[in-house]
Amino acid sequence: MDMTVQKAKRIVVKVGSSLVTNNGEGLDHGAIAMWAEQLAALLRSGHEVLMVSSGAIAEGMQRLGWTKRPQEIHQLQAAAAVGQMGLVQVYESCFAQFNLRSAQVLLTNADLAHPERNANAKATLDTLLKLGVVPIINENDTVVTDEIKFGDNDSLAALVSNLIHADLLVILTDQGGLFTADPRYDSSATLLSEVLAGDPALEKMAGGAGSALSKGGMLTKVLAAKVAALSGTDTVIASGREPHVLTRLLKGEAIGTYLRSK
Ligand SMILES: Nc1ncnc2c1ncn2[C@@H]1O[C@H](COP(=O)(O)OP(=O)(O)O)[C@@H](O)[C@H]1O
Ligand SMILES: N[C@@H](CCC(=O)OP(=O)(O)O)C(=O)O
Repeated sequence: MDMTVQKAKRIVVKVGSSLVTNNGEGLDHGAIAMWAEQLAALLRSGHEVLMVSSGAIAEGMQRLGWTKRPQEIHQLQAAAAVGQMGLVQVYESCFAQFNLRSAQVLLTNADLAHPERNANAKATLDTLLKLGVVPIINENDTVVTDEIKFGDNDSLAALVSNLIHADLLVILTDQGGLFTADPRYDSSATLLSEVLAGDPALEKMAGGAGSALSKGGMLTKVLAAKVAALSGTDTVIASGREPHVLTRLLKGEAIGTYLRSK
């Protein structure tokens, strides 16, 4: 993998619904604790880390006893509001185990498009990072509709990367990276190890979401890497289930797909 991954100081780590939840059985506390342990190690070695975490709707559905994802936007918004409570509780307790301080930040694309709100969000995140606190960011689902329909914390993670000029965006998901086709349906698909973010050929390879709880699939990740590249942010798409994935990546190990910004 390119040396620039190792040199990354400011890192945004995005974890998707399919990873944060345990096959419809609620939040995966063990996985969240594993990432917390790795983040603590990265902070100790001088990195600054922000997390963008999905999972509010999935956790809310669980808490409300809903087995099927509702169609109505206001029901999804209600589920997100219920589930966000559980999501931050688990992050807070797992992070505290490793003496990490965390902060909840809820944002929308529209906030980041508004100059004054954008400046406020940037100042808050910069301050949290200077304090050694890990911001845990999610979409403010109560006030958005399109993002819920298309499921797009991948795009939010890219916009946050632009906002704080991250060196690296790591998108953790339930597959090993970007394959030449969706590996769920095409057994001949092969993993791409390094590509140029924004290469239009990638969009043709990327398919839809992997579980009933998540939205967006690989296409939103490929598009997020293209947006992240606008601020010179490189992206890695990798499996969040790979042991020590974050610490190994930052030591320069080639894991997943590296989408270089230039
Ligand atoms: N070309 C591809 N390479 C890898 N995964 C793909 C590809 N096309 C579609 N997918 C699917 O995208 C899913 C990941 O997206 P998604 O389910 O939205 O996850 P997340 O919740 O992590 O955002 C994978 O489970 C995979 O089946
Ligand atoms: N804000 C939503 C995010 C939905 C979303 O983007 O999910 P995913 O495609 O799994 O990252 C939630 O927390 O459920």
